[in-house]
Amino acid sequence: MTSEAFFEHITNQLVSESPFVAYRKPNEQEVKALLQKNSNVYSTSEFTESGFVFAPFNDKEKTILIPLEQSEFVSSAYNISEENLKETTPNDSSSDEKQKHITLVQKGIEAIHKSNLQKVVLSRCESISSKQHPIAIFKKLLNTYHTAFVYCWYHPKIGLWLGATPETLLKTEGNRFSTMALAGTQNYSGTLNVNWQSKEQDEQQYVTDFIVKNLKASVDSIYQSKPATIKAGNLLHLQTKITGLFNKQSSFKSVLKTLHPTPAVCGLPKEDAKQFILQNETYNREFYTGFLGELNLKEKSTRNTNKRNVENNAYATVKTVSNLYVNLRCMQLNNSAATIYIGGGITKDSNSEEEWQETVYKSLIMKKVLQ
Ligand SMILES: C=C(O[C@@H]1C=C(C(=O)O)C=C[C@H]1O)C(=O)O
Repeated sequence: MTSEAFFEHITNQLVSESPFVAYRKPNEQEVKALLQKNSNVYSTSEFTESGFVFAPFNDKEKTILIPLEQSEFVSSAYNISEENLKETTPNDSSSDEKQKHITLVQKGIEAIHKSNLQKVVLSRCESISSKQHPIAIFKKLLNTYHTAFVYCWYHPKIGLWLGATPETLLKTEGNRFSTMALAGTQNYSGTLNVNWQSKEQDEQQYVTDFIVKNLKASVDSIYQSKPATIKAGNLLHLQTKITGLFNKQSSFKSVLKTLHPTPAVCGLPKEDAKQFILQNETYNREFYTGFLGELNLKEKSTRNTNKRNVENNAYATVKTVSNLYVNLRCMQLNNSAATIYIGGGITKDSNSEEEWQETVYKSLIMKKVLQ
């Protein structure tokens, strides 16, 4: 379908208060959408269905599903248009907000010194007034963040969320999987050739070690790359790619339970960090730092590059694929305000003022498309 028809479909869905998700995967040209044909709230706990999942941070709460079989699937090529958005500059006006976050971070550092806690990811939310149409914001996200997973998710009984996340939770194709450990943040200033302090190297290594160690029981093989610097909007992060093959005994549900929430968005030990977050952050993260994406979709495999086989469709195989991302760099829209969510990893070496600044820089990713 044409791009105009695509955006008309999702706009109509929003106007008629019907659930949908529209998204574009990192570095892809195609925008896709699942338009639910009723307004039921479907959820999944087994992760065996096909569709699009939207999971909260707290896994005691429901994971919402837009089921493929209850939806119309539409897609279109999307040509990026130049946005010429102004670089947003941080404003330090909200001193109450700042003091509150600094107090929270200091409490986190203290808990790390006094207990078993090694790392905890602490976050806050910020409300920004915005009169823009949600679909206009979605287009700005598509135009601005090509390497991110960009989405607009809506359910009349749950809410309207948009985001552009740099973090993959889990990609699977048959028994092949890939994931990543993403942590450590600094501002991009024109080069990827930067130094990382030991605080950042350590907190990123915790994430890699956690993923590799906890996936061991579910894999036949696992490989990790060297940490590399990647750019996400105005920020740089340290990233390790982790790939491998799941074994026959593994189940998607148990792998997700193992991975989510990773120490990139929660902390270590996982349960202690989660309890600290739930007890000390003074707001509900809801779907921020949860995960979202395609679940068990059927795709024709194009892996075989042997020409004769490609020409002969009898050799084409259909694989089950899932593409899940961590819900970071996101916002929730209601009426005339956007709530944006931002956080960062705290370790024994954290400095509370610098951690505040990190959330300020992270907030610019969403603020840029809200101006
Ligand atoms: C929690 C966030 O980001 C996470 C925390 C990071 C860090 O502490 O350096 C970096 C990337 C993400 O894994 C966020 O963007 O809100």
